[in-house]
Amino acid sequence: MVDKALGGAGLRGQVAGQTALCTVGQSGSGLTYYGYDISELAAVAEFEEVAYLLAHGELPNAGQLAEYKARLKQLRKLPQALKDVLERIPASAHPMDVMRTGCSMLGNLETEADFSEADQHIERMLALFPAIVVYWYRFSHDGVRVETDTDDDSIGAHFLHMLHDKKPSPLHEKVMHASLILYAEHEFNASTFTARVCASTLSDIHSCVTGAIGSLRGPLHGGANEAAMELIETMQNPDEAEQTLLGMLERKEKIMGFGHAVYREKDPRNAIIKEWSEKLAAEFGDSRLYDVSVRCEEVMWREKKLFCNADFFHASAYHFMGIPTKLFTPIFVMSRVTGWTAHVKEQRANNRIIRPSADYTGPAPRPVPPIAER
Ligand SMILES: CC(=O)SCCNC(=O)CCNC(=O)[C@H](O)C(C)(C)COP(=O)(O)OP(=O)(O)OC[C@H]1O[C@@H](n2cnc3c(N)ncnc32)[C@H](O)[C@@H]1OP(=O)(O)O
Ligand SMILES: O=C([O-])CC(=O)C(=O)O
Repeated sequence: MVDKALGGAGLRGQVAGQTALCTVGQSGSGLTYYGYDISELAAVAEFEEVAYLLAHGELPNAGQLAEYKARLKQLRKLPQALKDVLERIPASAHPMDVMRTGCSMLGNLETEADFSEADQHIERMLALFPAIVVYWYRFSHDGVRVETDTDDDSIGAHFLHMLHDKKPSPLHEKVMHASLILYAEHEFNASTFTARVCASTLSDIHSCVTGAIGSLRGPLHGGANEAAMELIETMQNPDEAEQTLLGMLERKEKIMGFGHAVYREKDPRNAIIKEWSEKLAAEFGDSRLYDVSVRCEEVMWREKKLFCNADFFHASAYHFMGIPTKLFTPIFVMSRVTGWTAHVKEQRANNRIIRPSADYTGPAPRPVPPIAER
């Protein structure tokens, strides 16, 4: 059924399948993973607990979590052939393209020969994605072949450690847990739907994830966190932010990090990452980016009833942790790979090839004219 208020374009409001993984905006604003509220998960859980939940349908107990984390730690070493490929990608490349190539190359080296192997490939991607992007980044930007085999307890700490050559503070590790939890899963968003369409052809897991990375890259989806950063860093103070936004709205420009295809009043992830951004701003000694971001939020709501989505305050939060802007969306990949792959398994378990129809708008049937008469 097409939701008339939302309109049919972009399949908006149309049910395109079933999922047990996640609800988005069912009570107008909420988000749950396997029935657990995102706010509760982000407050009390580690990202690895959520990754396990999405992979197995239940939260791990202490023993299961310890085993899972130990397994992931052992999978952090990059194969030499993948390092060789990463070293050939220029510094000017976009890190999302590096992720896409890295995932695809991994699929050549460690191909999923049978769907029964899915879990082992999923764990490998989860363990290896931080290494893929940071190895390339440090090699192409700093000339350093970074050691990816760290003993960090979590994926977030592992990423920051490789990036900064030192273990992160407990605050930064905690923020990474929260951020990765918030980004992990979101029902039939564009990148997940890409993965499911690919899975529905009975393709391999690396193809599904490679395609999903390409969909996430765009500024209307995951790329919005980078675009938001590029916007707020031009603003010197809240008043300037207000003037800039009013001008953009007047010119009918899109403001990245605002609005959502499903939520109507708020994105429940925003309040959580906003709070962490405020804490990080205090630690960083920032008196500009956080205040500018808050003013943007006020102006957009006042003028257009548009609210910050998950991406907007992620921009300042990541910036305060010393993460280069172009690595923002790859962090989304490191997290969302859990949701994508859970959907791939769900699709495979009850599959029919996804093949919708189109309303034809082209010319009426006509004969092919001889080439000399065209
Ligand atoms: C983690 C994520 O992927 S969250 C999404 C990240 N993406 C962004 O932040 C990009 C900016 N936002 C957008 O482009 C959109 O809000 C989307 C892509 C997220 C959702 O798109 P839609 O479902 O088509 O939006 P929706 O139907 O609510 O749009 C309603 C109106 O608000 C406008 N609008 C929506 N978002 C914005 C925005 N960020 N800035 C300015 N205007 C906007 C639309 O242009 C539309 O106007 P119109 O009716 O005159 O054409
Ligand atoms: O659901 C969507 O359309 C986009 C989104 O917020 C996400 O993928 O996290």
